[in-house]
Amino acid sequence: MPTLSNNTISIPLDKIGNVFYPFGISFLLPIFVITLMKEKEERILIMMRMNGLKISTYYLVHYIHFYILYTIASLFFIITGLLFHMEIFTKTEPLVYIILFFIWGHVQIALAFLFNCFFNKSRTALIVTFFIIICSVLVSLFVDSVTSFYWPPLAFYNALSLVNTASIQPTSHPYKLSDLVLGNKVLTAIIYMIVEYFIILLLIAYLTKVLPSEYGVHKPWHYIFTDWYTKKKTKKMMLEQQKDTTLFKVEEGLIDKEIINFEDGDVREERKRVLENRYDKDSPLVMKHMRKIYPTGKLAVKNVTLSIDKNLIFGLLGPNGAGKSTLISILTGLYNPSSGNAIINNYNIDTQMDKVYRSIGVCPQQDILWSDLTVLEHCLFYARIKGIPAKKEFEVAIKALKQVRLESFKGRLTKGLSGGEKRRLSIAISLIGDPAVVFLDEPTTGLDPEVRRLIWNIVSEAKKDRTIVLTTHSMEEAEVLCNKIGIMAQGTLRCIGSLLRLKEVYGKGFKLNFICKPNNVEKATKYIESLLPLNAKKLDSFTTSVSYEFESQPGLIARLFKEIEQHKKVNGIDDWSLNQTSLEEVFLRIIGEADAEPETE
Ligand SMILES: Nc1ncnc2c1ncn2[C@@H]1O[C@H](COP(=O)(O)OP(=O)(O)OP(=O)(O)O)[C@@H](O)[C@H]1O
Repeated sequence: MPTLSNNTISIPLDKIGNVFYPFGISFLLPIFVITLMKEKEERILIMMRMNGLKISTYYLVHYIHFYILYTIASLFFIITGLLFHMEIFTKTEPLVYIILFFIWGHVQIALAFLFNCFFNKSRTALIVTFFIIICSVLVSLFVDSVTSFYWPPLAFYNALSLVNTASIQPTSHPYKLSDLVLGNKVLTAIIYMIVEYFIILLLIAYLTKVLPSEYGVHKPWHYIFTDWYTKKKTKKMMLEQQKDTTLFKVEEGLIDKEIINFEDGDVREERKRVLENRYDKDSPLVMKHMRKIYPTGKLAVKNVTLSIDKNLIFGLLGPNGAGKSTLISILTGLYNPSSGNAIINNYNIDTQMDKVYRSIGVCPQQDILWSDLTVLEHCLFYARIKGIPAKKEFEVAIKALKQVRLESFKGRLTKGLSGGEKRRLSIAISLIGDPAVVFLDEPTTGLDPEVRRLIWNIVSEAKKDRTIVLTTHSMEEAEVLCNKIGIMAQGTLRCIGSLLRLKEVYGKGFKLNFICKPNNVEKATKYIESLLPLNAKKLDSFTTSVSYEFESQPGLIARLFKEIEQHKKVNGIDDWSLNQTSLEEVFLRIIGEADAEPETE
């Protein structure tokens, strides 16, 4: 309690210490939390995972890093305390507070990982962590029962307070190691902290699996009891699928009739070719019966089977929610497939993921970069994660930068780069270590036309000796870059083939469009319809613009050009154009059909 003396309020030394020491030795906790949260928020962890960093390595490195920081801070705290003759340090036997600090360091880091499980925003996490520390310190001033030790900070703050008070009060003697015997409150607090530390670790292991996160799939809360059964069921299903390699069995048994009806002939032929092992043995990417059911019951990918050859860019197209990201997340190791398997660069994603990571490169949709690292440092970091030998790291990093024309930017911090330069750096990262398969997720979204073209050139050059899987919503980009295209809808591969093949199968030939004044529409429409084949289909009709789609006949195109050019004026046509069906129209047709189908779960 504060006491009045000489008209000033003097606060007892033990109270000052009991407030000051806990804060002093806890200030790193919010820093740990914010460090973890930032990496989660900026998706750096996902990027590192997709490049092969094991989650256990990530946690271990952070743990060691945090503990080193904590040790330095604690040493500074103790040395300052000794220099300023604070009784807790001068009178107490050093081993007592060293043991306390040693354990609190571990508990603090475990708490930081635990808090990290619950938050998605670093600001909220920071505020809540500060609030928790302040409340815990204040509560520890008034509550000192052993029951309060269930909350580890209260156990630590109370133990620290006991040691501090004992070193100051003349009625008690400063703590010695020999005082820590059973029944002693400081030892009780230490025991509580040790037990709680392990409980927190178990809780973290459980929560990281159960709580939803941006990557991976969260398991149901009861997974501890049911996981063995789910695993057994999946294994049995996979074994059955491996046995059934003929198309007949697959169609009859394992693949839903509806899925088969949903696919076109080329997709079925592709499945047959892959299942009968008739694909090119050099194909860096082969997948069989790839299927993903999320724990929510959503069937996101329904039995995709295909192989993609070397030296080409494969465009994976589809509307939002088609299952593209899910499929790519499986291939890049973020999710496990529910069934099916894939071979990347001759490595099995089920059993050889470490080698698969070294065979793939990933350029995610958003640039996931550290603003305080230079362009070169990024490449060196990912070269290290990819397991490039230390002697070759620099050479490999420079090679990747040269490929994206960023060599002269190597010393620049990424926070000073333009959007296009950041994109190129992300592509450089995906090319590090010459991966056999590179996944590019919407590489030019939001960029100006000039930079897009530069990136198209880079991507085109990069396909040499490897496969590039590109997802994009830009049909222009797909037309320019992709040698082969697969369109997904509702989790199924709907069609597959070269651009020409898709236009041949799904394009309805040609599109004619004319523009005229509103009072000429009737006359112009009559005239144009007299020239087109009878089965021409009117697509749009606005006040001043009308368009038709029709299949060509021998000599028709040349005849149309000659006829319309000569007589357009007298028929009231101001302007007109004739185009071949675009990929966009093919896409819309396929997606239109797909959306009309009932969704199968
Ligand atoms: N973690 C998840 N848990 C449950 N359902 C999910 C999860 N992730 C995706 N889905 C669902 O799976 C389906 C396929 O989603 P996915 O993200 O793979 O589609 P997409 O084709 O990549 O779409 P976009 O082009 O918008 O990225 C969607 O219906 C989506 O809501």
